[in-house]
Amino acid sequence: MSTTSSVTGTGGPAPVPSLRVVTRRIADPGDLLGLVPANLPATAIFSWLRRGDGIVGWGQAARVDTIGADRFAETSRWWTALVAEGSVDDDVRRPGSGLVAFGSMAYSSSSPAGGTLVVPSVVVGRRGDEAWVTTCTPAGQPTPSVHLEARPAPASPQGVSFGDGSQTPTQWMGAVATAVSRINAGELDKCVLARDLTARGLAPLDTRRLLQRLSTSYPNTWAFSVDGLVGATPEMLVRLERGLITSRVLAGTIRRTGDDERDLSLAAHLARSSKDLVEHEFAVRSVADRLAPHCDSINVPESPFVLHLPNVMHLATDVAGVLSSRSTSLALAEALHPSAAVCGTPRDAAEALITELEHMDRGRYAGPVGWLSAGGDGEWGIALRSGAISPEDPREIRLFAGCGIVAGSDPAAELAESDAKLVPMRDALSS
Ligand SMILES: C=C(O[C@@H]1C=C(C(=O)O)C=C[C@H]1O)C(=O)O
Repeated sequence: MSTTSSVTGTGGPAPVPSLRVVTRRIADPGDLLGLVPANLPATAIFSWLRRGDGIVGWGQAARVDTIGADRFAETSRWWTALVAEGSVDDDVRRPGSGLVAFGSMAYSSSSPAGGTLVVPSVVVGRRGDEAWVTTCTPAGQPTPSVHLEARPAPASPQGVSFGDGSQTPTQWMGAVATAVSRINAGELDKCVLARDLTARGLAPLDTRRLLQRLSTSYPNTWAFSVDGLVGATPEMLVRLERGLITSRVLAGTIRRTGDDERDLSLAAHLARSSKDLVEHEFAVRSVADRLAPHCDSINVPESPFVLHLPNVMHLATDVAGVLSSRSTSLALAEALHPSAAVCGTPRDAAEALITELEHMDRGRYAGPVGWLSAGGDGEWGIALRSGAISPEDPREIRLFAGCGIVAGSDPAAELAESDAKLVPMRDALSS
C-alpha cells in the first residue's frame, strides 16, 4: 500500500500518510543491488551507492510529486509534515538508517518533470561493517518481516539501438560554435550545453543490471536510481552530515586514451590548462558563493585536483563548510542548483542561451538527485552520466551529456567530450 500526493502549486498542503518506520541491524547482506527483487518497474527501484556502501530501496510507502519553481519548497513542506506524522524506531542511527526518502528534481522550473520524493517500503543500507534494513508501513499495520536474499542475476539488455535525440551531432556542434561566438562577443563567460540520445532495447531495461554495471565499472561515482532516472554521477552537489557540508565541484574535462602513461601526462596538462582552470574556477565560485550564507566557516582549496574516472578525467575541488542555519540538505541543494558546472556564468545569461540553443527539456538530467533523512541530512548529487527510462515504454531510455563552453572551446572537441561522457551509460546498455 502506498500514499501518493501531488502538489501543483495551486492547492493547499499535500496530505501525508502516517508511517511506522523500523530499522534493525542485520548481518552483512552482500551486494545490496543483488537483493532488489525482480520484475519491479524502474520507478520502484532506488539506489544511492558508492563502493558498495549506501542505500538501496524498493516499493513505495509514500510519494510526493511537485512541479514548477516551488518544487523544492513544496517537497520540503511535505517532508516536514511526513516526518512529524511518522514514528521511527531506529536501532542503528547511521546516515541512511531510519526514515529516509529518495528524490530527484528537474533541472528547470519550467520542466514538466517537476520533482519527486519517495519513501520506499524497504531500504537496505551499509556503511563500512554495519548493515541494516528499514521497513516503512502505514501506522496501525503490523511491521512486515523482510526476507533478504541474493536474487538471480538480472538479464543484460539485448539489442539496444541508439538514435539521435533533439539535435544531430552536427547541429549540436553548430550550437557550440554559436555559444563560443556569444562568449567572444562578451555576452557571458561560460555556458554548459547538453545533448541527448535515445536508446531502445528489445525487452524492458532492468534497472538492477544498469546499476550493477555502473557501480562496478565506476567505483569513484555514486550509482543512483530514483523514479526511473538511472546513472553514475561523479559530482556531489551537496552532502550534509551532522552539520558538516561538503560539495565536490567538477568542471574541466579531458578524455582518457586507455594508455596509462599518456593519460598521466594528459592529467598534468589538464591541471595546467588555462581554459580548463578558468572554466573550473567559475564552477567553484558559484558553489562557494551560494554556500557562504549557510555556513559559519567555509574551506575552498586553492587549486583543484584531477579526478580519474575510467572514461574521462576532471578538474575537481572539494568544498567544505560548517552549517550555520537549520537548512536541510534539500534546501542546500536548492540554493546551489544550478551551479556553473551545469549552467554557466552569469547564471541568467547562461540559462537564456541554454534555452535558445539546446532545443530540449533536460528533464531531471543535471538536476539534484539523492536522498534525505528525517533530520534533514542527506546527499544530493548532480544527475550526470545518466538516462531517464521512459515511463510509457520501459524498453526506452533517454541519455544526456553536456560540456562547459568557454572562449577557447572547439565544437568538435566538445562533441568528442560529450561522447566520452555518454560511455558509462552506453556500456551499461550493451549486452
Ligand atoms: C554536464 C556534464 O558534466 C559537467 C561538465 C564538465 C565539463 O564541462 O568539464 C565536467 C563535469 C560536470 O560538471 C555532463 O556530464 O553531462
